[in-house]
Amino acid sequence: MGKYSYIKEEAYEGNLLLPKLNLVLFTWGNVSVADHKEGVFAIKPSGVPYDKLTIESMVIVDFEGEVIEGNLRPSSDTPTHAVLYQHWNDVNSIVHTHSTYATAWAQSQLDIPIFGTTHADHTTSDIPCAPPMSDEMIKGDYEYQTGFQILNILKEKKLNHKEMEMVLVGNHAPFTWGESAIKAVYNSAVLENVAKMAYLTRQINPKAPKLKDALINKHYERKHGANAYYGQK
Ligand SMILES: O=C(CO)[C@@H](O)[C@@H](O)COP(=O)(O)O
Repeated sequence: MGKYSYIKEEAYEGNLLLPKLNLVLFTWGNVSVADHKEGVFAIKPSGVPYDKLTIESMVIVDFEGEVIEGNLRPSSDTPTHAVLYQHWNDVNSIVHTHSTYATAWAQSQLDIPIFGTTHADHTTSDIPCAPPMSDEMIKGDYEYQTGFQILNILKEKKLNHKEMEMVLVGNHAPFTWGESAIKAVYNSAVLENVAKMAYLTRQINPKAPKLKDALINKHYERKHGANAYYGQK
């Protein structure tokens, strides 16, 4: 099945999880998996429905977005994935969806406020929304610029991509990442649920306060801290 079958398989399995978890409709998303030593990643072919995907149909591209192996055109978002892999050698998988609630926050051009412990179990900050792209960016290499929008908003908010594994792109939709396809897809599912809860919180109480620092730290640390005690040893 070719030199890169291990990343093709992981990318294929990751893509199939998107419709299973109700994170996409039709062809509205993509998962990629990278091998940094080889300088390549496997990504979904563009516009192919999830039930028509096969392991062999995954496209192998390099970190410049050039096709190395595969007969189909890679995802239209390939340059965004490529920019992120170029900058983050400790990220092995990237996911893009148009999941409803996360996309609604992105379209509203708002960060998702940290309202509750579900959010704090995963990250200690509001989930950032990058500003919409300028006309120049849209006319130029739009999908590459989307990658830079993600990098820039993390820098602006002083967030490290290991502590914040999800970003909304204003006017567009969410991107998440992780050390594996399972983790990156998990992050997309967490983001969608946190986005839904935040939306409903605002509906019920437009003045709902954000979570206080003590509770943010408590919940984050008990799952991820040096003395974490959530779950089993
Ligand atoms: O953002 C969009 C469309 O607006 C794309 O990410 C989405 O449709 C998925 O495209 P691909 O099938 O991966 O090319």
